[in-house]
Amino acid sequence: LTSPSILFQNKVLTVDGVKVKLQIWDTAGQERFRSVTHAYYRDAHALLLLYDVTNKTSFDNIQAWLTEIHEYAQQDVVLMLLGNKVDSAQDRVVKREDGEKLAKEYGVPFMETSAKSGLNVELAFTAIAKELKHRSMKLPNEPKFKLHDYVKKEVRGSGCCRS
Ligand SMILES: Nc1nc2c(ncn2[C@@H]2O[C@H](COP(=O)(O)OP(=O)(O)OP(=O)(O)O)[C@@H](O)[C@H]2O)c(=O)[nH]1
Repeated sequence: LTSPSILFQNKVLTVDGVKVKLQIWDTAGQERFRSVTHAYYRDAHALLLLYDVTNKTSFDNIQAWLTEIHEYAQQDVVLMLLGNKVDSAQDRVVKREDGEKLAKEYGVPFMETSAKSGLNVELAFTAIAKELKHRSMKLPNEPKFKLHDYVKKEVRGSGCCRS
């Protein structure tokens, strides 16, 4: 596990008064580290699948990743599909609708993000943290947290005319 392409970072979020520590691994999607990345999905509680809205190939690769995940990840892994770089409006080649459609097909929550402007970045991590917190606490009287609904309600649009 000495690959320089797999980075990790800890992030502590307080959600609903509870501290949730996320250990975030960035596998960079590199084929040559497949055998290593399999080990990561196997133990992961959540997986964020990112494509780049300015790069069609990255979007086309998502299906293959979803197949991989189906094979190697835990059955109840929390998944989210993210279309990143929406600040690069001029270079966009993947429409928001394409991302939405793919996400719907696989039943995973979807949002567009920008690591540059920060659009929806905190939301993605907060949504994951909330879901994991609810799962781990399993309070019988608390209504079930609905990740899809939460994302839909909180997500911000990238365009001029959508909020
Ligand atoms: N405009 C813009 N650029 C971004 C955004 N996110 C990442 N980038 C840029 O895209 C390039 C690639 O970013 P990385 O984070 O290295 O992406 P990656 O997919 O992990 O790349 P590898 O680790 O090489 O596989 C860098 O130059 C980033 O600054 C974004 O939201 N908007």
